[in-house]
Amino acid sequence: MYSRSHSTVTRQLREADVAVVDADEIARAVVAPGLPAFRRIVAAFGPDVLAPDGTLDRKALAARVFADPAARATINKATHPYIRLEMLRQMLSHFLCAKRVVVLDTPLLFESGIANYVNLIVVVYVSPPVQKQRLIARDLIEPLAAQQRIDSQMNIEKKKQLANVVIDNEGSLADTRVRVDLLIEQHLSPGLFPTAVAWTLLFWPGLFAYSGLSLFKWLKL
Ligand SMILES: CC(C)(COP(=O)(O)OP(=O)(O)OC[C@H]1O[C@@H](n2cnc3c(N)ncnc32)[C@H](O)[C@@H]1O)[C@@H](O)C(=O)NCCC(=O)NCCS
Ligand SMILES: Nc1ncnc2c1ncn2[C@@H]1O[C@H](COP(=O)(O)OP(=O)(O)OP(=O)(O)O)[C@@H](O)[C@H]1O
Repeated sequence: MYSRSHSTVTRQLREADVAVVDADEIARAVVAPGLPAFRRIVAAFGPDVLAPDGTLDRKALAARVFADPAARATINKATHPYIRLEMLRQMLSHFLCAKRVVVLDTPLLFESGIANYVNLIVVVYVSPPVQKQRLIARDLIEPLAAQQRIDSQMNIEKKKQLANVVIDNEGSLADTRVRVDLLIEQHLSPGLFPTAVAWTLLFWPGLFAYSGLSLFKWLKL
């Protein structure tokens, strides 16, 4: 979701040593020149979406993707399989590092169906007018472009209804920080490490899956 300050929340979680898998970060990494998602995007959108240095011209791509649902479906198809694989790989990596709680920071949690596989859904909430105003101020874009970006995702009020925990970010960043501290204390504390038996049962399949996905990534399939 745009401009709810999830980046700020993610930073705070990482500072508190909570394992975070950041979908936006991964989405940027999987479209590096030469990678399969990059090739698919160029094949679908043509060379107009390339910057002079051969990387994606994200601004040009954003202008097309957020104005047109068909173009958005195309970029989703080109990138989402690779984003999901890398998210899975990172989750397994955290798991193998004995992290019991992993936070998936993804703007498309409900739209992509990932919500069905998580234990707790946290939504960082700001009302639509505040969201739009912050987006315009941060990205220096026109109100129409800001609205198109917001409309490309599920309505925030609906997301709020579907959440188990809502972090209200209408107030100051300091207020939000306090709410995130509470979230960590109440829901994200590592707790007890799994028993040795559980760990043995879980470790080997996890290691095999992680190795397979790493090989997949390494071979750039
Ligand atoms: C269209 C692109 C090039 C625009 O890049 P830009 O640097 O301007 O934005 P950035 O990647 O930082 O995304 C900012 C926000 O846009 C929203 N957003 C991005 N892609 C999408 C999408 N396909 N559908 C809905 N919202 C999206 C998210 O809220 C995200 O947090 C880029 O967002 C992209 O490659 N999107 C497709 C991959 C994707 O779905 N990413 C979302 C996370 S999985
Ligand atoms: N509580 C707040 N008070 C004032 N400004 C805020 C607050 N929270 C976020 N902002 C501002 O809103 C903008 C969006 O925040 P941020 O970039 O962290 O959001 P984001 O959810 O990561 O956005 P996006 O998904 O669009 O990348 C930033 O300019 C940030 O400084």
